This record gives sequence, structure tokens and C-alpha cells, in this order.
Amino acid sequence: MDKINIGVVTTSDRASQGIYEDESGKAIMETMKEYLKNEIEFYYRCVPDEKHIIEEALLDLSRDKKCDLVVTTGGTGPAPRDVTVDATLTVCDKILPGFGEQMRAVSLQYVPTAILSRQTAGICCSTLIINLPGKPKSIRECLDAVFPAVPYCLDLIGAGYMEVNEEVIKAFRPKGK
Ligand SMILES: Nc1ncnc2c1ncn2[C@@H]1O[C@H](COP(=O)(O)OP(=O)(O)OP(=O)(O)O)[C@@H](O)[C@H]1O
Ligand SMILES: Nc1nc2c(c(=O)[nH]1)N[C@H]1C(S)=C(S)[C@@H](COP(=O)(O)O)O[C@H]1N2
Repeated sequence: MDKINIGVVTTSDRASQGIYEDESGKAIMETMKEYLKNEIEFYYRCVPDEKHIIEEALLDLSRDKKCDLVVTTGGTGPAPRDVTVDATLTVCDKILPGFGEQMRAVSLQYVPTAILSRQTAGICCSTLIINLPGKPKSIRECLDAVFPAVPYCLDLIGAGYMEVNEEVIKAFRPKGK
């Protein structure tokens, strides 16, 4: 079974200064451990909301650490310092708008302000990058909505082969793949 490398990037001025504990980054790692049967190596970064710092983190995790998947949390909204999506758009070779569309559609069932998130996903080198909002409770809401497509996406981009815990989440791979 492949070992899966997963980057977790929390973008938050206050969490990066230790003013509050980063619950959202922790929730991403816990969720991945529940979803996957594979051995996982996590690469964790907690950075301030600065576009060039976020870009450096995303490039390091994708191009240099060769993560299969990078999940970000925070900085997807409309405020001046919400620049995680902008950094994602800069480093990615291809954008996958369906991820953001689906996460917003599902999130609107929980909170009307879901419409404020610009979250998206894309491919950087051979890494899938997915943006999540900052609120800890949004992590599971969003990941449950899009994760079924993640293993096949990784197959298509030449990343590691994910084996999921079927009792927790279903992966969809088209027949014969
Ligand atoms: N990584 C996190 N861990 C724990 N709580 C978080 C995290 N990110 C956000 N929150 C909570 O959700 C609330 C709203 O999230 P939001 O993304 O607006 O954070 P923020 O105020 O932009 O963070 P900052 O200004 O420090 O970058 C925060 O006030 C905080 O209570
Ligand atoms: N599933 C889900 N999506 C959500 C939320 C949430 O609580 N749950 N919060 C929304 C709010 S209040 C905002 S402002 C935007 C952007 O949040 P961010 O700037 O922390 O990324 O995400 C939205 N998406």
C-alpha cells in the first residue's frame, strides 16, 4: 500500500502567533486518518495571511516535499487579508472549480455565509490542493462533500493510490480503473 504524503496549511494571523490553538489544521489530520487505510505522513504549516508566504508553503509541499494532497484552511473569504485562494490560483497549473462549487453548495445547507467563501482546488506539479474555510466545524462539512472524488483525481495526476475506509467515506473510481 502506498504511503500518502499530506500537506496541511493553516493560514491564520492569530493561530500562527499562538493567540488561539489551530483546531482546524488538527481536524484535517484527524479526518484524513479516519478516511484512509494508507500510512500517512503529514507535513504541517501554520502561517500568517500573507500571499507570498502561503505560495512558498504550497510550492514547498507540492514541488519539493512531493505531497499527494495539500489541504489548506482559512483565508478564503472576502476580507483584505483573505488571500489563500489567490495564492492557490497563482501556484496551480490547473484549477478544478467543481470542488469549490460542491463545497459551497453543501455548506449553504449549514450556514448562509458559505456563499462568502471563494474556496477552490487545483493541481500544482502532481499535487492536488484543496482550500477549506477557517472555522473548525467547516472542515468535516466540506471534506465529506468532496472527498469521494479525491482518490480518482490523485490517480489521474499520477499521485499516490489512496485506499479508503469504506465504512467512513466512499471513494468513486469509474469502473475498470
Ligand atoms: N485554525 C483555527 N483554529 C481554531 N479556530 C479557528 C481557526 N480559524 C478560525 N477559527 C475560528 O473561527 C473564527 C472565524 O474565522 P476566520 O477565518 O474569520 O478567522 P480570522 O478571524 O480570519 O483569523 P485571523 O484573523 O487570525 O487570520 C475565528 O475568530 C476563530 O474563532
Ligand atoms: N461548511 C462551512 N462553510 C463555511 C463556513 C462554515 O461555518 N461552514 N463559514 C463561512 C464563513 S462565515 C466565511 S466568512 C467563509 C470564509 O471563511 P474563511 O475566510 O475563514 O476561509 O467561509 C464560509 N464557509
